[in-house]
Amino acid sequence: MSSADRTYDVVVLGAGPTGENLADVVVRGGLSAVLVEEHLVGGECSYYACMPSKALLRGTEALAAARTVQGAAAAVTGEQDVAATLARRDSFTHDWDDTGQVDWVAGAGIDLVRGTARLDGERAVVVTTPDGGRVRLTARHAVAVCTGSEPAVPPVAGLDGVQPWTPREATGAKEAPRRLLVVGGGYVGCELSFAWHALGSRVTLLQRGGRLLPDAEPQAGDAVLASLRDRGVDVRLDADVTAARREDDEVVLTVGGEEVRGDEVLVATGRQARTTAIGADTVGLEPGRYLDVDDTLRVRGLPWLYGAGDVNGRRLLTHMGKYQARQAGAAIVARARGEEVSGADWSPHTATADRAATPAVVFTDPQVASVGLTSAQAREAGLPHRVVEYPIGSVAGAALLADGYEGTAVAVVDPGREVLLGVTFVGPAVAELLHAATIAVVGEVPISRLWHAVPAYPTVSEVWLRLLETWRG
Ligand SMILES: Cc1cc2nc3c(=O)[nH]c(=O)nc-3n(C[C@H](O)[C@H](O)[C@H](O)COP(=O)(O)OP(=O)(O)OC[C@H]3O[C@@H](n4cnc5c(N)ncnc54)[C@H](O)[C@@H]3O)c2cc1C
Ligand SMILES: NC(=O)c1ccc[n+]([C@@H]2O[C@H](COP(=O)([O-])OP(=O)(O)OC[C@H]3O[C@@H](n4cnc5c(N)ncnc54)[C@H](O)[C@@H]3O)[C@@H](O)[C@H]2O)c1
Repeated sequence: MSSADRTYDVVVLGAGPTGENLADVVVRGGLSAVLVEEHLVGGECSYYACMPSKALLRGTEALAAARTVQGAAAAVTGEQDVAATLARRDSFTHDWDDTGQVDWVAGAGIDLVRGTARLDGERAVVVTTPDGGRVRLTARHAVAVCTGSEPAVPPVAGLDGVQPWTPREATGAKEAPRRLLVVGGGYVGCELSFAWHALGSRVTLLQRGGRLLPDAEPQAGDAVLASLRDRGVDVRLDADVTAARREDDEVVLTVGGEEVRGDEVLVATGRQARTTAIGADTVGLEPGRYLDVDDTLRVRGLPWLYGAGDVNGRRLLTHMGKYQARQAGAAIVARARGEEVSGADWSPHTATADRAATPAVVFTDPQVASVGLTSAQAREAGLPHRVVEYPIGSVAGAALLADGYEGTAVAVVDPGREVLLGVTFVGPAVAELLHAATIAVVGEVPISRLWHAVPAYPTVSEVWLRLLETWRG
């Protein structure tokens, strides 16, 4: 049993991608920092989310790419090796061993305490260590909560009792279930339906509303729906799951009065803040809620407390958590030095891109790559805007990339300032087009200047030129 009291400049709860980066930034800024982690250093992303899910999908994507090029397709005579795909997934998660990341933390000059952290009043954190010991950590300057999110399971009668898969089981499974039911047609539901279908499962995807990926431009959900159905995935829209039970080895869901059967069910209906057991009540916060933070990621009303990454509910994406970590870390260092911190948009201390320019890629086939506002979001915000659309398959680079390439580019333009508010690409291999769009949105690059950003011929990026021509009319 260990028992100790220690003081650091900054105490960070949770060593996911956000916590690791925040600790790194403050240490580089000359402060001391300790990270507290109750499970694996590296968090959800490394072991149960981004990395394993993309490793599951990549082999299928590579095969599909070869099959769409006449001549090359003839060389693809076999099927995807499922065991090798799962083994490659395991190598990306390092067999769920975090030694490499622990070494990185030590090399970065950050202390690590293993255990479960709870806030214990102002600037104080108590850690229960795996051996049942207790470590009390006091922060001179800031406590940063980076404890992430966890699956939100809908209140469907009997669902808990069937022991549904969460994304953790669905990214870590050792074999494909014969029949997989997926509840939820957002990021996780769509990506993992593609993955497990390709690896041998018969997949039924149940989405509550009338569209897949409802937060994206409608072209995205329509294209992903068509592709899933083409492959033989049974996608049911407006599917209201009202009850669940197990019958022997089967899961039985009641959907609109009908029964749907499978061997496993993945629930992918969104996330909730991991703040239930962090001692939120000891500092006047409500447990279970996302932390309400300002643009410097500081919890409103508590000047010593920060919340970055999934835990604040602003953007549930690894790269945005890491971005918030950089901005919050810079704000913590500046405040510790007594320097002024600017809350203005695009300052070194604010996470303005959360609101104005969040990039995201859904790794389905077709991929969906987007940044900034969709047309619906611009409309809801009451912003003047014009939507410009172009079929990506019409550019030479896309036709060369894949026979019969199909895709769509959608740009949302502010007609007064003539700058881009948002861009969405839907199509094979569009993920790598995204950063150019992100730069254009963040930089508010005028359309008159974008004409000088000449895409190389013959690349898919030529779609930029076509979007400009369509805008000009
Ligand atoms: C299936 C799936 C696929 C995804 N794919 C992508 C993708 O391709 N790209 C992308 O950008 N995003 C993706 N995401 C989202 C991404 O995983 C999250 O946005 C990201 O992990 C958030 O990082 P975080 O550091 O804020 O939280 P987390 O990664 O959840 O890390 C939080 C850490 O805090 C620890 N912790 C929690 N409570 C305590 C406590 N009380 N004491 C000590 N430690 C604690 C946890 O053990 C964990 O290690 C995906 C999500 C899912 C579910
Ligand atoms: N490639 C990536 O970057 C990536 C991949 C996976 C996850 N993520 C992140 O993780 C977050 C969580 O992903 P997610 O897919 O769990 O959430 P999500 O919010 O993306 O999608 C949840 C979907 O479930 C549907 N739904 C909700 N309740 C339902 C019910 N009772 N029955 C049927 N459908 C229901 C919703 O309409 C919604 O479309 C994402 O928002 C994203 O930020 C990112």
